[in-house]
Amino acid sequence: MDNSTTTTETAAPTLPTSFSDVFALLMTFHALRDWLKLIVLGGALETCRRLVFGTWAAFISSFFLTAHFEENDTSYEWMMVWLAQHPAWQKAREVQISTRDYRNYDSSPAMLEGEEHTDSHFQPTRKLAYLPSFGTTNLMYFRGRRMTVTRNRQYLDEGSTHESLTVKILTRSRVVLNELLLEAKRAYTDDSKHRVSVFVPDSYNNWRTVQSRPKRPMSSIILRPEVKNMVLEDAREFLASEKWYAERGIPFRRGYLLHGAPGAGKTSLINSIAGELGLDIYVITLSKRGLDDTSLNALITDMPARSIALMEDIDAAFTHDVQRSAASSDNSDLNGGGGVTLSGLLGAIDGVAAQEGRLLFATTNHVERLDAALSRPGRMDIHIDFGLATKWQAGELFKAFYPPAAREDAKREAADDSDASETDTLLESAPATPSKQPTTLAKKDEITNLSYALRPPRLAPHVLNDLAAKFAEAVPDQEFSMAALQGHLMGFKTRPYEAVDAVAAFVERERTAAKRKAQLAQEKKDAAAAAVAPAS
Ligand SMILES: Nc1ncnc2c1ncn2[C@@H]1O[C@H](COP(=O)(O)OP(=O)(O)OP(=O)(O)O)[C@@H](O)[C@H]1O
Repeated sequence: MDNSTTTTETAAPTLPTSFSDVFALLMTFHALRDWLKLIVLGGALETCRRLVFGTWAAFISSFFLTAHFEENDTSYEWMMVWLAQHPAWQKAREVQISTRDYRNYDSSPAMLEGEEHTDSHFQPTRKLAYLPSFGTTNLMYFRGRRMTVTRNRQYLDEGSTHESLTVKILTRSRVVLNELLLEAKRAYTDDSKHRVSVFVPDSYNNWRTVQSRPKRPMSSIILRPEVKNMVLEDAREFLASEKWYAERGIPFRRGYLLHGAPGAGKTSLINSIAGELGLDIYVITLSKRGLDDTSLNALITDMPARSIALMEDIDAAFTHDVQRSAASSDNSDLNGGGGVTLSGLLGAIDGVAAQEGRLLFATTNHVERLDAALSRPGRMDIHIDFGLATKWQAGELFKAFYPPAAREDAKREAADDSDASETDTLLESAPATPSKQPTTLAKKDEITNLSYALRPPRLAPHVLNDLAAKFAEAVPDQEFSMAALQGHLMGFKTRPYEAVDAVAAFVERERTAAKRKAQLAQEKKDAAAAAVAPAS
């Protein structure tokens, strides 16, 4: 017997040492193998699906033209006005209803289709506006072409939002897009024919429309005709002479400095000029928090050509005490809290980046405080001094306030009232003494306030002239602002006789108030001086 023992050696399991060993090991598990097959197959299928869909989308979009419109661009405004007028929204199933006109054109309440108005004195003309709602894609047709409109709103920091529009038109031709833009611009222009748009910078210093004001007729600005016509004609001529400027190498810009008493019509004149020349107004407040030289420069560069830059109360930001310095941080305390330096402003007005073809209007109540560099020709080419109201202005303001009605208008109104004889009496023989308001009006006044407010007397021109002369006689020359006189007349919107009657009391009251104010100012000054004296 062989004592030798036979040992059966069982190999100890060895751990896989390479990736292929691991893979081979895993492959021994059937389920895992099947899973892996599934993953590979699924991945391949998904890739194929994406490829097909991507190619399909690219194929489809090759037939479309896509245009993006961003809120801070004027083209966005064109499109929104055009869309608001488009009949497609009347049928759309998801729309944004706006009771305001898209650009705040009209402050009267909106009227629904089929709604009847109960108040015969108050006839709103504005309809409800239907706009694309946010986040939806709307289908419509432009010149027979399929078109989709998507309006998006993005929420930014500080709670502000940014809107955009994406328009896709089934065409490969740029001509169609151009036609759409032309039509939208035309809609916008027609819509704003009687309006002046006012833009201000938002918190990110991007221009935004804030208001669309009705145009103010030049005739309503009471200034010596030669002054107001000179400014208007100068601005008109400037806009028409781009070539002249280019040939002489003179920068195509014009600046106007309107200075003088507060409430004398500086801002009103600028609004009227903007309306007359069809220009938009871009308001720059130099002392605005967050505005520095760089953002001011960017704002002026971003202004469209042929527009008005309006800098009101320019003295509030800069006085001749301020040193010209490029370092805004050094100056920020001196220039009214804003970060704009005088040199920054000068650079923005006429530096390389300054916009060509723009009219700059600056207003101030203290022209003597302005740095000479700011008001020199080339920056402020025309200076206009606005004084306190002259007697002539007082009389003209009165006439503008109670315009005489044309005889035919008065007759038509009289027929409507079936009371023609009363109106005729009014026109022919209005009372000679201011204290007697015509009785027909007095009666109407008693009936309802509304009819009272809407029925100013229709005075014959010679009666109106007499009253205006009496009013002007009672107002001292160059003592009160036009705004103050207007304030007085506002208290007598439909009562010209009483307005004349009460003007003497108004003058007395204003004088007493002015005296009191001067007294208080003096007392304050004395108190300040007394406080300084012991200390020094
Ligand atoms: N010359 C004027 N003709 C007609 N209305 C005037 C005139 N001046 C002032 N007003 C009236 O007074 C009000 C204030 O006018 P406006 O704001 O234009 O004055 P301003 O000179 O710009 O004043 P401020 O310097 O205080 O800004 C307006 O409602 C305007 O209708």
